Amino acid sequence: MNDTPSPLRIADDVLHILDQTRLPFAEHELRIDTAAQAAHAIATMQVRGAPLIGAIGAFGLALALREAADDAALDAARRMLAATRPTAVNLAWALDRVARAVQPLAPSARADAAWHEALAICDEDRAANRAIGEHTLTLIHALPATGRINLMTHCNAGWLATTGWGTALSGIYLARQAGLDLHVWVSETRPRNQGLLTSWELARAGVPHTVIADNAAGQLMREGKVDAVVIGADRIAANGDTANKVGSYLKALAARAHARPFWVAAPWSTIDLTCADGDAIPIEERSGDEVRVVRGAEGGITVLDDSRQVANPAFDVTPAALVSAIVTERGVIDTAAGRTPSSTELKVVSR
Ligand SMILES: CSC[C@@H](O)[C@@H](O)C(=O)COP(=O)(O)O
Repeated sequence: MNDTPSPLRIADDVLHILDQTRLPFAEHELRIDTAAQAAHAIATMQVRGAPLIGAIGAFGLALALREAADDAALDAARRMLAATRPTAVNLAWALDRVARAVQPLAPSARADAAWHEALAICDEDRAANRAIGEHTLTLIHALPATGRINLMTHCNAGWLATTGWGTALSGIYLARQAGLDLHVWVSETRPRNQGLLTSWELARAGVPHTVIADNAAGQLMREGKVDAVVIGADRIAANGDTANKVGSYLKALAARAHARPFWVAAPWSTIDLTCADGDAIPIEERSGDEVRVVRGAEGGITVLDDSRQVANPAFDVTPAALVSAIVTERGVIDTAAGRTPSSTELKVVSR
C-alpha cells in the first residue's frame, strides 16, 4: 500500500502531519507528540476528513497514555479528543476501538498497545480505501457516457482526508491509472475551500479537472456536463441518510433532478447503526469567522464585519432517497435498485 501519498508520517515514535490549513499555498509539516497537540490539530482542521481525524484521534489517545495510563486518564483523554469535532463518527469509532484494546491491559502496557492499534487503523484504512476505489471504478465503467467521463465531487475526500488513497477520489485515481478519459468538476466548497485541496491533489496526480464555484453545479448538470457525482461521508445513518460537507445535499438534489447518479464512498467505519436516520446525526456549527474571512495565500480578507449575524453549519444531511449507491470496502450498496448486501447488517432503507 505504499503507492499512495499520505498526510501523516510516523518517525521516532511521534506523528508528523501535513498542515492542511496552509495548503494549497505551502507544504508544511507539524510534529505531534502530545494528545493536546493532536486535539488542537483536529479542532483547527490542521488535519481534517473523517477517516484521518479518526486515525489522529487514535494516535492522540496513545500519546496521552504515555503520560498517564490509569482508567481515569484513559477516560479523560478519550473525552477530550472526542469533543474536538462532533459529526464524523470515525473519530468516536477509532477512540472506542483503541480504548477497548487497551482497557484489559495493565497501565504500563497500554501506551504501546494503543500505538499499535492506531497503526492497524491506518493500515486498514488504506486497504479499505483502495477497495472502495476498485468498487467505484466498476461504477464508473458502467456509466452510459460515451467519450470523456465527467464526474463531480465536493469538498476533499482524497488522500489528504484519509491515511491514503481517499474515498471519493480513490476510484478517480484508479480510473486515471487505468487510462480512462476522465475529467472532474471540483466545487470550491466555501467556507473552508476544501475543493482547493482536491484540486491540489488532482493536479499532483495529473487528473484533468476544473474548479467551480459551489453555485455552478446545477447549471453544469443542466447542460449535461456531469455524468455522476461522487462524494465522501462523515456519518451514514442506519437508513442510509448521509452527513457530508455542507453543500452535498444541494448537489444530490440537482443530480436527482437531472437523473444523474449520486454516489457516496466511505469506509464501513463511517456507518453509524446507532443513528436511526439523519436527524440523529450531530451537525457541527463552526465559527462564523470562517464565513466572514476569506482565506488566501497571504492570510485572510474580512468580507463581513462581526456586527452581522452569520451561521456556519459545517455539514448537511442528504436523505438516502437521493443517494444512488453507497460504496464501502465491502462492496456497493445500490440503494436505487433496492439491493442490500446479504453479508452485512446495514439497515439501508432502499428506495
Ligand atoms: C474521506 S473524507 C469524507 C468527508 O470527511 C469529507 O467529505 C468532509 O466532509 C470533510 O469535512 P472537513 O470539515 O474538511 O473535515
